Order: sequence, then C-alpha cells, then structure tokens
Amino acid sequence: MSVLLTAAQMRAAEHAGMASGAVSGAELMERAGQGVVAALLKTWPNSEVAARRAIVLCGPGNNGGDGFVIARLLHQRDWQVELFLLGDSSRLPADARLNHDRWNALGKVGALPFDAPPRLSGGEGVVIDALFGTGLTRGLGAEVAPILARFEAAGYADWHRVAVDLPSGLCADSGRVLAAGDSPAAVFRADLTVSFHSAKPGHFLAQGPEVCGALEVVDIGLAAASFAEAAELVTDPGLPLGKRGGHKFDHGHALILSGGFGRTGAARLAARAALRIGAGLVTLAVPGAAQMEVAAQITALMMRRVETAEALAQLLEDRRLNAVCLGPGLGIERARMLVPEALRAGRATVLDADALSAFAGDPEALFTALHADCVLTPHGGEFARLFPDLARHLAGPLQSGPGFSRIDAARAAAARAGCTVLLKGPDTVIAAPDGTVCVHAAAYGRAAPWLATAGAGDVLAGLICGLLARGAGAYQAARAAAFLHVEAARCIGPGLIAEDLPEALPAVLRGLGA
Ligand SMILES: NC(=O)C1=CN([C@@H]2O[C@H](COP(=O)(O)OP(=O)(O)OC[C@H]3O[C@@H](n4cnc5c(N)ncnc54)[C@H](O)[C@@H]3O)[C@@H](O)[C@H]2O)[C@@H](O)CC1
Ligand SMILES: [K+]
Repeated sequence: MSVLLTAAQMRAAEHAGMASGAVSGAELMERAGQGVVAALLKTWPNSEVAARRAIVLCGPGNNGGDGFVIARLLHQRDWQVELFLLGDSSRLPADARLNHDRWNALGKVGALPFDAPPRLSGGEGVVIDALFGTGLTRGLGAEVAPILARFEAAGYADWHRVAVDLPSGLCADSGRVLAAGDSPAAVFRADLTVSFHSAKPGHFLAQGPEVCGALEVVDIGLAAASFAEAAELVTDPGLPLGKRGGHKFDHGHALILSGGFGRTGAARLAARAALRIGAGLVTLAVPGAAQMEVAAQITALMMRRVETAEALAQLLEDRRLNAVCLGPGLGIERARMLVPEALRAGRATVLDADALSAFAGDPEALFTALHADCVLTPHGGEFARLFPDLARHLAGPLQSGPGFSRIDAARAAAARAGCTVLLKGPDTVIAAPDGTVCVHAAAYGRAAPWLATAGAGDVLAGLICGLLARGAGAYQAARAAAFLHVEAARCIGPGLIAEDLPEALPAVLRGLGA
C-alpha cells in the first residue's frame, strides 16, 4: 500500500530513521541528491551526452542542501554547473552547510537574487529547483518570484526543469500554491519532480500534478514508518471483484431511483454501471410519467413504479433490495421527498447530485438522517452546498503552510456526516467517519481528462451502488469504484462518452484478473 506523507509525517519518519542510528541526516541528503541525478539521467539520457549543463538554485534549508549534493554529483560527471544560493551560507542547517562546503571546494556559490545573470543560458540544459521543499511555510514573495520567472523567459525554452522534492511554491500537504500577500502566487513549473521515500499529498492534490510535471519517488533508505492517520494513495481496486458463483440473488439487488419524463438517462447510466460491476439484479424506480421512456430503453434492467415516499417504503419492504442510489437526474423535489424515506429504510445508500443539492438549505437535516452505510459523492459545488465552511477553507489564496487540503476537508465532512464522503475531482478524496482516508488521483500515468464528460458522475454513483449491493462496505465500495471508473475511462481513451464507461468494465475486470 502506498501512503502519502505530509511534511510533518515526513519529518517524523526522518527523525525516527536518524534516532534509530540506521542512517544519518548527511547520508539521507546524499541519497536524495543521488536519487535526483539518477532520475534526471533516466528521464533525459541525452542530457548526459549533449548538454551537460545545469543551473542549481539552492534555498536556505535542507532542500538547498540536496541542491549542493546534486551540483557536486553532476560536476563529478563533467557537467558545467552554476550554483546560486538564496540566503546566508553561515545560517544553513548542519547537513546543508556540510554539502555547501563540499561544493565550495569545487565551484562558486552565486547569490540569489541574481546580482549578475547566470552565465549558462541558451541551448539546452537543466535547471534544478532546490529552493524550498517540505519546509515552505509562506508564499514566494517579491524576492523569490523573479528568480523563478527568469527561467520561464527566453534563453531557457529548451531547458529541462527539475524540482527537488516539490516545486518551490507548492504546499506539500495541500497541493495548493502558497500566496504571498496580494502578489500573484508564484511556483516553479517542473517537467520532473523527484521526491524522497514517499510521495506527499501535494503531489496529487489540487495544482500539484499540473506543476510537478512527471513524478519520481526515490528510496533513500528510510524504514517504512506507519502513520495511522496518513492518507493512502489508491493504485488498485482494493477488493476482490471476481464473482464467487451462486444465484443472482446472492449478488445483491440494487435499486436506482430515477427522475421524471425526459430525465431518466442519468439513472439508466447508473443502473447499467451497477449491473456491469456485478450486482445480481438492478431495478429502476420510476415515476409513472417516465415508465414508457424507461421501458423502451432497458432489457436486463428491471423497472418498478415509484411515485411517492409511501411507494418507496413499500418497495423497500422487500429486504432483497439491499443497496439504493438516489441523485442522478432525480430532480430536487423528488429528492426531497424520497431521500428521507430511503435513509429510514437503513439500506446501503449512495447519495449523489440532486440528492445532495436538495439539502443545500438544511444540511443538518441530512446529517441527522444519514447512517454509516451511506456514501455521499459530491463534486466541488455540491460539497460547498453541504459543507460551506469547509469549502471556504479550500477556496481563496493560501497564505501560510501547511495548508488546509482536500484530504482535511473530506475527512472533516465524513466525521460531520457520519458516513463515507467521496469528494470528486481529478484528485478524488474518499474519507470514512473514523478518519480513514485515501486519494485517487487521475494524474501522471493515470490521467483521464476524457472523464470530464456529461454523465460520468452518474456512472460512478452506479458503480458504488453495485458494489454495495454485492456486499462491499461503504468506504471500500467508494474506493474501488473511483479506481474502476478511471480504469474504464483509460480503457476507452479520447472520444469517451459516459455510455462507454459501463461497457468498458468487462475488459477492465478481465485486465484485473477478476
Ligand atoms: N525529511 C527527510 O527525510 C529529508 C529531507 N530532505 C530535504 O529537506 C527538505 C526539507 O528541509 P527543511 O525542513 O530544511 O525545509 P526547506 O529546505 O524546504 O525550507 C526551509 C527554510 O525555508 C525558509 N522558508 C520557508 N518558506 C519561505 C519563503 N516563502 N521565503 C523564504 N524562506 C522561506 C524557512 O524559514 C527555512 O529556513 C525536503 O524537502 C528535502 O528536500 C532530504 O535532504 C532528504 C531527507
Ligand atoms: K524544490
């Protein structure tokens, strides 16, 4: 299982490694520098042959210390290296100071902000950002922003850009770019980010993937420390998805509530996803006016007429209906009427879209009715309607780090709602009320930009409902569905429409050996 370590957790892992006597700070710094050099040579093998030129920007902390190691290692490979330091060398922390002195025996230490422009420019080269890493606590102000801007200007267009641990300006915990007062937020835009021991939440959340470029995490010999509160990075479905045989009733019966005439498509998409992911039976609950429309569109799916809360209560007397999904295309009025009844029935329940927006005026009424087997699947806007205070924390400029993150927001929301919350986005965060949390990022090797298409969210809700019907717990169902949703999108690729997602599941499941 991969975990994402916050800046504080990373410091604790480093201290534990050093306190055990297994490794010293200087050794960790040396391995970090070696890791960056190895990653950059692997990424651009040609730079070893053709350019062999680097500018290294060092900051006042240990991130800067890594920069001195990198400069020395590249120099040893016969690269031309120009190094610049922000701050006073006499105030560097001990390990960084040691590496400053080792570098200083080989080359010059220029001052930042530049008193004279770098000698190296034009052609090709590599600029190494070792200004700030996990220790960044405030935005890059008038002193640092122009240093970064220089490498976005003419002369450096063909240079590769490598960030050490994190692009400077990016908050390790939240993936938000820190602001400096009223100045525009400045950040180093990397082609490659090389981090150490474990990825950080900021590599996957918010602006992280956009500014990190490619991400490499290198081993620096720290033992895997376990942090109960660390977020997991989702890289697999986490559930056995194969069917163990048996009757269709052994695999659950999902009930998807549909909206009225002309608005049934979303529920049909959700229902098809629930069926494809293996629910034994799936029934659409439809108001009378939409019955013809739905009947004309379904085959393996079933349909029941549900006009009122009483009709839903009556239907749910059948205990075989073990998972319910409300929201996709449901309509606000119908959601207000049906959601309380569905929650009273105590089934595993997914609430999405209109089923969430219906409670915008009174989220407390929803929270009181929810139970532990529920999953809420808000996107940012729906999240803001139910948890306006948490959404406000996430919005607007981030003035100091470590910043409030989507992990913090989803975790607080799950605790408040008393159920699983899946906060949707390219950086989906899933949190359980006990604080368990994971991040599913459609980023780097798993980017799926085609998922930003109408109806994709309805399919996600249906996948969760199908997995709930099959007996998965709320958190596990949401986690697996987020993974499968992106796998299905990646299986189709460009041109994807939501209808394709359920149809891609057989290939996805086959690929997973299910
Ligand atoms: N934790 C670990 O296990 C390891 C950490 N290493 C490196 O050490 C880094 C963390 O080092 P530090 O904790 O010293 O932190 P940083 O080097 O990221 O920065 C801390 C320094 O920057 C100053 N600062 C913060 N924000 C500023 C701003 N906006 N403008 C000006 N100055 C600012 C702080 O006052 C402090 O002096 C990691 O990112 C990584 O690169 C590596 O050497 C390997 C091992
Ligand atoms: K950096």
